[in-house]
Amino acid sequence: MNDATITVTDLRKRYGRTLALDGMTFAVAPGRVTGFVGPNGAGKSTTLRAILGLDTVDAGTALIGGRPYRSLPRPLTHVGALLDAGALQPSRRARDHLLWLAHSQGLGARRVDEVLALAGLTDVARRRAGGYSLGMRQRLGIAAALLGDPAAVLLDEPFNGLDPEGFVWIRGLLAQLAAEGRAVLVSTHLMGELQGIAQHVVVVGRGRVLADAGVADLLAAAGGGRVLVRTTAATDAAHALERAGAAVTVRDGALSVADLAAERVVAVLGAERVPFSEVAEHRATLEEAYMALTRDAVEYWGAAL
Ligand SMILES: Nc1ncnc2c1ncn2[C@@H]1O[C@H](COP(=O)(O)OP(=O)(O)OP(=O)(O)O)[C@@H](O)[C@H]1O
Repeated sequence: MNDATITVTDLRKRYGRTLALDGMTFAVAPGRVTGFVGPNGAGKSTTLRAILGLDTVDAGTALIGGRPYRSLPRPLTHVGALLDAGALQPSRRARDHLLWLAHSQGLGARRVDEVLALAGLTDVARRRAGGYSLGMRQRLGIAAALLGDPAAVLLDEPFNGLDPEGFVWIRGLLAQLAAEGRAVLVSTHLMGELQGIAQHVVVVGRGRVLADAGVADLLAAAGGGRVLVRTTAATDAAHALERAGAAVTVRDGALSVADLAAERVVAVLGAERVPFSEVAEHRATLEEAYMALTRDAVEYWGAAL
């Protein structure tokens, strides 16, 4: 397989008075799914378009396997992308759409039928794209992205319009693409979905990277090492834990304990004979971690805030 690593270095781009990219720098490594997240207007689409040579930038480089997109021979065999699933010729049949793309890259009809099967579209392949549902268009866009068996895959909001079966399908597909050693970049606003799929995440805001970290590390840091305690004897528990050096607050009817490891919490409550029904390390969600990271980088606040 071709070299899959995507390297974005110090990208800068201005649209009139809007600074869309302000030193955007990160890499997408092969063999894992990397989430690409950030508030509206953070510069995600502009970055994806720069990687794909669809937009020129004022400064910086975006390379796929060390080369700019425009210098790649048969680019779909290096990088596949889903940017806008709506961008289809409505009168064209889905299979013909893929055949046309395949021919432009020197690929044959057999590969077209392979990706149609991969996307679960074999039975509807001869229907016109204009009659496709959003979820079917999404699957067709993903089939197109995979046509050239590319080492790098960029997907912008791939979950759009998918039904529950579609979600299960795409989870499996993304895991498989990463396991095959491809570099997979997924841009989305669905943090809950991403948490189960991505091993790494690049969080951006106002045209630059706010965090570039493993999902597990990000969640551990956002959890703040707090321990949750459920007990019918909250006052006794709080006193016992504070005597042991913890800082205790009550949150949602449970105790939230800082500065004391979960094992120590169990030991202290046991020694003091304080009953409890649950002691658990607080696990932050990706959404919580994301909200904390992007708080200052949101371009548009809702009216309620
Ligand atoms: N063609 C354009 N002309 C003018 N401004 C643009 C253009 N494309 C993007 N911008 C501006 O550049 C900034 C970054 O936009 P971009 O679409 O890259 O953000 P995004 O992170 O993809 O947002 P979203 O989550 O809403 O898709 C925004 O302020 C946007 O308004």
